[in-house]
Amino acid sequence: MADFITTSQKPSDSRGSSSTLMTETLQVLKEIVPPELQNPRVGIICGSGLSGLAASLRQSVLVQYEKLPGFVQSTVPGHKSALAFGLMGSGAGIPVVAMLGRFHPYEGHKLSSVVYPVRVMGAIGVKDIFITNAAGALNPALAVGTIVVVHDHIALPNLTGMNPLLGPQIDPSFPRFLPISDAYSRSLRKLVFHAAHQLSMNRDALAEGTYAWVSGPTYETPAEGRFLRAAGADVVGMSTVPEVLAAREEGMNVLVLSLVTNAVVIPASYKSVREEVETEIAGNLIEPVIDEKVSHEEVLALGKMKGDLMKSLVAKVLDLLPPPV
Ligand SMILES: O=P(O)(O)O[C@H]1O[C@H](CO)[C@@H](O)[C@H]1O
Ligand code: HPA
Repeated sequence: MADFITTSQKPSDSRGSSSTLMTETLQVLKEIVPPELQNPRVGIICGSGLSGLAASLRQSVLVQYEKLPGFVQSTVPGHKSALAFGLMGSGAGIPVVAMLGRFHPYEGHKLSSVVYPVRVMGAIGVKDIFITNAAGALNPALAVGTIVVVHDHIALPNLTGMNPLLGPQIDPSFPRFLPISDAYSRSLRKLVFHAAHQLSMNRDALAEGTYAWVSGPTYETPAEGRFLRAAGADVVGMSTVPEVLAAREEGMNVLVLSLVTNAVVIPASYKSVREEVETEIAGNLIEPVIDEKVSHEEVLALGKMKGDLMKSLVAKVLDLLPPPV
């Protein structure tokens, strides 16, 4: 599934961004999107259940992924398969492009396909990318419904050979060894907290944290959850990091907002079977073990519940963006 490069792959197709493919994609966009919306400043990626983020776009134009060379289809419930171009924010608004549905490696998509829309955003001039996702809480202090401003990540897949930047460089001007210690823009993160203040958001509704990327599609075992927590992660999800890496390579400023949809590490959730049996043998009452299982339906329901808050926050951050230089 990972894009391991074989010697039979040509540099141009190893990461799905050959210049001919990009030219074809850009040509289709040029034919469908009105000129005033063709070069958006901001790109938005809508996470699971968060496609409603784009509902407030004005003068919006939808481009179905099936029309776009290089785009695959989103197969996950809660993800659509279209790009939305339009204006967002107050006043005249800022031109944005939103992905109403992202691609995940667990769907069977190559990493090059997963990040191709980010490459397209780079090619049409996106400067700031706002990436949203649904995530499970590893940090017990994070309540379901909290929005986490991501300031760092742990990506076990990256460390073990599943990195979207593996392979020949698609642009010789890109650095071969991309530093990502500052991947998450400090100034954009600060804008989110300013935006939350202006919206009078409850202090607990917004937090900062580290995102752990896992491949999925299985959710974590309790031990995996504890492992990721011990490694320093606050939330976990199956997306985002490949997009962040491609966006950084394209020179974009990156903001990531994770909506906590469920808890992964539940304090004191472990119950010893030996103790339970010993309690039974002693004739004492045993407390029932509550088997809490996360489901994608729960994830989507939370997205629906908190979608408006995420939308207001993103729109306010757009309003606070400094004028382009
Ligand atoms: O990261 P997004 O796309 O928001 O979705 C999250 O929700 C799905 C699991 O419920 C996984 O795809 C996980 O990554
Ligand atoms: N684990 C991984 N991905 C997720 C989760 C989770 O608990 N919740 C939403 N996306």
